[in-house]
Amino acid sequence: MLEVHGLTVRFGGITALDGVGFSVRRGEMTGLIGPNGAGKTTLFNCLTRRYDADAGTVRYEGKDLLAVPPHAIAAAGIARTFQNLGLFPHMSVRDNVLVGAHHRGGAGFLTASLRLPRVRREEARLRAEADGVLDRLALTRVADHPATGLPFGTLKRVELARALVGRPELLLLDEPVNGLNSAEVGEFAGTLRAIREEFDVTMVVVEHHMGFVMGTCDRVVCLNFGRKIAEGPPAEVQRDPEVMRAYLGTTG
Ligand SMILES: Nc1ncnc2c1ncn2[C@@H]1O[C@H](COP(=O)(O)OP(=O)(O)OP(=O)(O)O)[C@@H](O)[C@H]1O
Repeated sequence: MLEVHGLTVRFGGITALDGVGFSVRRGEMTGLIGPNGAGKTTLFNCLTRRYDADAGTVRYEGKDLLAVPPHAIAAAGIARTFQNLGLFPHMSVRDNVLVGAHHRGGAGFLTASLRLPRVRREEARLRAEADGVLDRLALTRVADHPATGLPFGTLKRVELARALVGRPELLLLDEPVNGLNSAEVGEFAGTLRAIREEFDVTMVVVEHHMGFVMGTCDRVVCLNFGRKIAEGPPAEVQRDPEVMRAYLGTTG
């Protein structure tokens, strides 16, 4: 589904990604790990076209992803969640989730402003879909509540709901369990595994929580200083001497 080759991104003197290559198969959950500053977020920002690559190629379902303009990423089937939650605090949970479906409405500015019957039907359809996703993620009770003031674990599910309502084929999750307590981590991991089947979605997950990565991902890619240093099944990557050195910060 995704083939990354020689991806390089520089910021002035810093090479945030240095010739990174890996591939993701449809239906897999791939973990992307590495110490702080390894380049994980930069990689996500390339895949969603927020950052331009200085070199390399990314093929997504056989197409050149780097040629897709940023505004067309959602329609291409790619969604993401954010490390620090990208929600609108004063909007209701339902409206936050509906933002994720914006590219699925066919109405233009004029037809939407005139609220023609077709537009109203379309809005009703997307609302019903959003309500289905809210229900699936146990968010119905808070659907009309503003995002602000809700517990962090709930907001993580709202972010996931917003990404899912866009019907993505590839979902990029940036630290989905960061800030959750250990019971919540286990619960969220179970939810993600189930969602992957139910929504037929391929996932790439940036995460520092090793228990989550090792227990939930099918494959793991490890970056360090912008380079890929290991790739493979979780247990293998965890034992890799270079990965251990990268995390322990030793040279021996
Ligand atoms: N917009 C930017 N401008 C300048 N430097 C940047 C920018 N974005 C990232 N960097 C630098 O690129 C390198 C990789 O950063 P990145 O945020 O991708 O790492 P990360 O693996 O996501 O780290 P963390 O786990 O802390 O989120 C770092 O040295 C960072 O300072």
